[in-house]
Amino acid sequence: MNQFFDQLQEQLNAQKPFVVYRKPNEDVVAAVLQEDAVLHYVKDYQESGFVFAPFDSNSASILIPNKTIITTNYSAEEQTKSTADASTVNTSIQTEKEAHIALVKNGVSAISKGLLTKVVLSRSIEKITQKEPLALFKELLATYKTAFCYLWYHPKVGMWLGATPEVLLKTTNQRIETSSLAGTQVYKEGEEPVWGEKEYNEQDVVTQFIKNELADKVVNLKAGSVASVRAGKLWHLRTKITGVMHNNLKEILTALHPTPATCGFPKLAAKEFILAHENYNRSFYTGFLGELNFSKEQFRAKTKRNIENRAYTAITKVSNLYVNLRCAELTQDVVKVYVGGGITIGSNPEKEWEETVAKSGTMLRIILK
Ligand SMILES: C=C(O[C@H]1C=CC=C(C(=O)O)[C@@H]1O)C(=O)O
Repeated sequence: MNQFFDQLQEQLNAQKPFVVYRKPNEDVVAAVLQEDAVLHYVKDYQESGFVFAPFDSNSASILIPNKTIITTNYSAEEQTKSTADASTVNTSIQTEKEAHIALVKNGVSAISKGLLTKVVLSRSIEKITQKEPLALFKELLATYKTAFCYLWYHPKVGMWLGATPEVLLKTTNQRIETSSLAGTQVYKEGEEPVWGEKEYNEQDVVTQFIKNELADKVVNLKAGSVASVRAGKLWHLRTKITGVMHNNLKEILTALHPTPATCGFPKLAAKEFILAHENYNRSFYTGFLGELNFSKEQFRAKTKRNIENRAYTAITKVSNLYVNLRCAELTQDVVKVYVGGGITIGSNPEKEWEETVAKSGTMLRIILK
């Protein structure tokens, strides 16, 4: 494992692009390395590589082609787990709070005028840290086993770090899986979450949006039941949605991104509201990232039907894309953590502020530890 991280450190020292990541509940940590500093863009989503897409789909998505992939096995038990608590993190600076509450009130007012049903409003928090990026990434691995943990670097773009709980889209050949994740509560030891109408509504907007958007692009579209899922010290509501796509990946992604889990509903009105009122650039926060069109060899045992073939290996094309949440942008000494929450007619501005504080704990308890 040390050799693996030494290689990444060398890549970083040489200012060459790379991404290192671990999928939820897996032990394999993979890295995609680029030999030069060329900035590659995704053109039609037929490419293979690691995609890093911004919130604003009018801006280009970046690709690290998957020519060189290295892996290691990582066990969280090998690392000392973080014991720092979210409550030790003090982000409640009065001016930040007032600004966020004003933004939320503005959102609720637009909703009450009937301009929108839901809008996701966010902010950023800046902290100073001397911690090394790879050390931060290793701490994420040890702390958030069920998240998609990553560290992404391109010398012409910057460096991002995150531990996201949200799947945007998984594909295996034509089969797809997506999810609607929304509604937040703070996790309390030994207690199951009890959800209110506001959270169920906020999450249902996402489920209905996904079902409508995919209705003419996917066959056998099925939505499971709503379940509570844990993400570190938070709970969310989630519905898994599956089907078989008959359109291409680009059309599916264009239809989905950004979902009302990160933007709002209706999509265009919510996006316009965000761009006009948030007063900062989300950049890659609430964009998406992950493996695009990776080839996976699948071993198939012989069956009665193909008895003459013996065992054979089939090549499957897979994509594993996650929404870029619970993330931070790293510059020289400053870490910028991004957080937001879904605003509906039932939103209480003070509680929405507290929700962003709780969500910021995912990254801040690693950064400030
Ligand atoms: C926009 C964020 O979370 C989304 C995902 C889960 C729950 C959410 C919520 O309860 O508002 C948000 O929709 C964020 O973490 O910055």
